[in-house]
Amino acid sequence: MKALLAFAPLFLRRSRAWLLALLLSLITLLAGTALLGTSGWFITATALTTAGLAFNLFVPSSLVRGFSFIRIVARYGERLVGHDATLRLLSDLRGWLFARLFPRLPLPDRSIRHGDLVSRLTADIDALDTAFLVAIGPWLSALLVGAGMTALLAVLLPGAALAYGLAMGGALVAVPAAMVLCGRGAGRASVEAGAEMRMAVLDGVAGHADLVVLGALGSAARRFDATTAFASGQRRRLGRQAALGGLAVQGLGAVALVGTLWAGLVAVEAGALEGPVMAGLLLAVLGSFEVTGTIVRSVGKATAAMAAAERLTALAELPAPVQEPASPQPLPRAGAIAFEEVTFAYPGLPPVLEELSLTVAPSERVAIAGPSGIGKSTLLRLLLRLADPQAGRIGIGGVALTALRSADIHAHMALLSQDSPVFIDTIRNNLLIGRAGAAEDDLWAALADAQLAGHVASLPQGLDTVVGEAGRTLSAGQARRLCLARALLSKAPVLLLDEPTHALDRDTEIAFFRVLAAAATGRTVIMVTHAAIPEGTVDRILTLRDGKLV
Ligand SMILES: Nc1ncnc2c1ncn2[C@@H]1O[C@H](COP(=O)(O)OP(=O)(O)OP(=O)(O)O)[C@@H](O)[C@H]1O
Repeated sequence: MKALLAFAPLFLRRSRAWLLALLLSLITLLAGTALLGTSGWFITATALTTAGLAFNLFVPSSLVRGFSFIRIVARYGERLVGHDATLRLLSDLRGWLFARLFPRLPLPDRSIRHGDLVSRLTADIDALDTAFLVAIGPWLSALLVGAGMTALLAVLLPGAALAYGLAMGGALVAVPAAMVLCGRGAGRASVEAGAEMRMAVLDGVAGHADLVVLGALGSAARRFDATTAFASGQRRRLGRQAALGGLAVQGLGAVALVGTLWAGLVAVEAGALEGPVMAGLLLAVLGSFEVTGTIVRSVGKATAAMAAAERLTALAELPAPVQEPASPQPLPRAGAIAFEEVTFAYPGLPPVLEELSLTVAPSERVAIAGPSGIGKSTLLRLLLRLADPQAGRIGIGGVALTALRSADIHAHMALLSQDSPVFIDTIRNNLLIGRAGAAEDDLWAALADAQLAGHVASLPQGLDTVVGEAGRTLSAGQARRLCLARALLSKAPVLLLDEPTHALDRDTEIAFFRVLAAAATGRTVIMVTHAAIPEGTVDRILTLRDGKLV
């Protein structure tokens, strides 16, 4: 509940729309209740008229038509306003989440898996954005209609008001509260089970080929079955609770009806109430209880919204990997990159880098070699300020990274990382990520530098070929070269290359190293690689060993 309240400002931003939706929903319910009440009164009075009493037909028949019309128009308006506000809230929620997520990227290592993240960004947001439309709005209007009907009964049939008020209160407050209390655990487990299912599907799809080849498809399927069985179990639990809640609400409706009938008959007997009015009140009571029909669904939705709110706030409150400076300094365009006695360890692990020092002059090309797992990529991560060292200082042109805006640091360096992705888009758009608005000639030049121009030219749609999942498939080497072209296209004065020739055959690798020197002229290059580097490609080759460069 506390987590849900954290989203109150976002809901309140659309408060006028919600109030209008609430008002229209109230008019719909009141018109529906009044329609039933008037019809009951009208039908009974007409029957009695045939028994010899005088009756004006015109007023009730126009009331019936009037209420029907009002109900239809108000319902339409409520849907229009409510859905419009919900869609706007959806966009506000996404904006809120992404604004909090981006400064926290990369997310603390292995804290959240992809499937879970997808779940939070989609299903949890959906659960929250319809909370007003499906849960809060109907509940509030039902509460207001219940209060109004109790007041009407207190005036016309005081004997029934108490029974009705208690039954309505029970249906709108006690039953939902009991359902929330009992269903909280199952609701949370069901949301988490949904996320587990998504993770199992994504893992299965991503690793399908390996699972087949390793003969592990059966165990993956069993794990998926277990996840789905758990999710269905939780949903069944919630379903049972909803059915019991529905039964309780129906029972309370019957209590209110019988109470009103009882008090009505006594009042008619005593001559305190006319028969047609009693019939009208009975039907109005029935009509007003119709609104409680949505309550059970609303409770389910509210429980899901609470669980979703908890998961989203947990995501939004993850610690940021680095703190942005309060008053950032401008980034010097030129100037040496300097690591000064830098020590860095991943949480709970021994240091990867220990008192490491390195100075790279502007336009210098440095390669860093070393065995797998020694800390080469970590060094690049620190330079991009994706994490801060525990000791020592990293700076550009004499200014510490901690005094620079992360966005400025990232604009200063282009990265080709070990797992740079090919986006599901055209080759052109994949390249333009490196430099928005780059001219066609520059795109081809970057492709040529990455040894990919020939392949792209041979494709019928050239630069406009869609690549990536569901598009044209590139070989691992071609995909790598596309990412490389993207990095080369960037105008960043510093190029960081992490295993740039990974997945290239030796001939292409040698060709790549040859063009790198030319393509990177005037830029600083720091390249991490296992490959044997041909003479003349870089100015210096250093080796990372025991946390230091030698
Ligand atoms: N996010 C992380 N959390 C904890 N430990 C990590 C993390 N990333 C890397 N490590 C560990 O830190 C060490 C250095 O990793 P790093 O990726 O920097 O090595 P590398 O030299 O680039 O290896 P490779 O050449 O295989 O890419 C490794 O032992 C690795 O297991």
